[in-house]
Amino acid sequence: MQVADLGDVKLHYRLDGDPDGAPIVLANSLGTDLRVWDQIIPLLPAGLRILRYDKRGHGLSSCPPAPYAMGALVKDAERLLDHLGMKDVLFVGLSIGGLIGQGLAAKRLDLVRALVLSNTAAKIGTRDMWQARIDSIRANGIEAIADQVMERWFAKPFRLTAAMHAWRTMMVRQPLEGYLGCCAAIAGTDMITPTSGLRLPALGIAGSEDGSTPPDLVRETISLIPGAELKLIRNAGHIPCVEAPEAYAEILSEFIEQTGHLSG
Ligand SMILES: O=C(O)CC1=CCC(=O)O1
Repeated sequence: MQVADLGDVKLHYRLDGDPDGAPIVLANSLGTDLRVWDQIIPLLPAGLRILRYDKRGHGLSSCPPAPYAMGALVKDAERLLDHLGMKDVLFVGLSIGGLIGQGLAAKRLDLVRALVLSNTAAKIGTRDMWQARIDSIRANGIEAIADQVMERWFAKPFRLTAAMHAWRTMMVRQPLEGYLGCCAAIAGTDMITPTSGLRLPALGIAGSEDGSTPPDLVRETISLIPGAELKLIRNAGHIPCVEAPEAYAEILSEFIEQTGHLSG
């Protein structure tokens, strides 16, 4: 078990791959822990040092009381990279992980060499929408919204599989304060201005059936960064690394190749 003690928060993380390899960071979404990346890790090229971590309030990381600010989530990522001596990383951010990636690149370009914005945007939803979700969970619990969330996370065929149950269970078992804390962070975040200023190799990934960050929304954000391209994964929802791991890993591998990340 690998845990970084960052003072006010302890973050659970995992390192895979080559300890001397080119650094890549995988930052996951709201209501998930680092297991969402399990299926793509073996499909990525050799020669990578792969870091994934549970953001605060999720998985096995510590869980301060809600609400959280996006600045705290960005600072956690920054401190974790500094703690592990990682810089010039290729940062892959899924959904809220993508907001963290945009914030980190805007704040510490020395840490981020290239950015993959997967199923995310510069602004996700509205403040009212997130407040309604927080109020509903406080009133009725997280289980009451789980089926709706699964409709946004996964396309219909995947929702009929037994595996979907495990991902649903992962979501409802996240610490409540952590889930609500991150909802509040997303509610208060608008990265349009900082992301418009980013100049680095960037790639967008969207799922055709994504009900949380539909392809047009991802495209709008990607178009803020000159030269960035969007790849669409058909028949996949908000978490394509789970639903379409082969397609997802292929897109990431192509981007790794294109950016020359493995050759330093
Ligand atoms: O729960 C959802 O609707 C999906 C989601 C939005 C932000 C995030 O990280 O996941």
